[in-house]
Amino acid sequence: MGSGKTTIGQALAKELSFNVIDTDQWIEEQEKQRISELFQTKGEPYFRKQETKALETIAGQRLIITTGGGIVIKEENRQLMKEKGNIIYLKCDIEEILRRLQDDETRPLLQGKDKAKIEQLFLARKAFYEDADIIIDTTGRTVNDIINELKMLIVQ
Ligand SMILES: Nc1ncnc2c1ncn2[C@@H]1O[C@H](COP(=O)(O)OP(=O)(O)OP(=O)(O)O)[C@@H](O)[C@H]1O
Ligand SMILES: O=C(O)C1=C[C@@H](O)[C@@H](O)[C@H](O)C1
Ligand SMILES: [Mg+2]
Repeated sequence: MGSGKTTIGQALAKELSFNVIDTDQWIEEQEKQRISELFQTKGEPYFRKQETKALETIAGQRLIITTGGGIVIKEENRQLMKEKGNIIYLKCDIEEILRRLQDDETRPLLQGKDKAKIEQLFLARKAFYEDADIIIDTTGRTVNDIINELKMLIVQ
């Protein structure tokens, strides 16, 4: 969460003239609810199922998909991403993530959590993130700088 997937995906798609779809936004449109509300009304397991549905439905050519930070939790999602695309892990130090998201109330799994709890969440997912095809550290870097690196790595 907060590593910049949505931000970078939007900017990169514009640069490369790719379409971009964000799974969080796709789910919000399908469900006509904000993610934070959806967690309250239908719960996290329901949200995770919708992430699978998003991957099954939207993957295609010349498309950037930006996901939620927890999409890797489900084995099925990891498989789908591997089968259908090239996976880029945008990595970021916890301190910077906390700074970026300090006033943000849209991520239910961060609400009321301290640094140790967020670190725990990250550690439980770390191995899945690191299984990506490309890993880019975004800590202390501008969006432009990250996009320029990604542009060189993406085969068009
Ligand atoms: N390289 C960067 N430097 C500084 N701030 C950034 C950078 N990338 C993103 N941000 C800021 O961090 C916040 C979170 O970014 P963003 O929503 O793109 O993260 P995300 O990875 O999509 O998170 P989530 O997993 O919750 O969807 C935003 O306010 C965004 O403007
Ligand atoms: O890391 C996570 O589990 C999440 C990240 C967000 O993008 C949203 O998908 C949701 O808030 C859950
Ligand atoms: Mg996002």
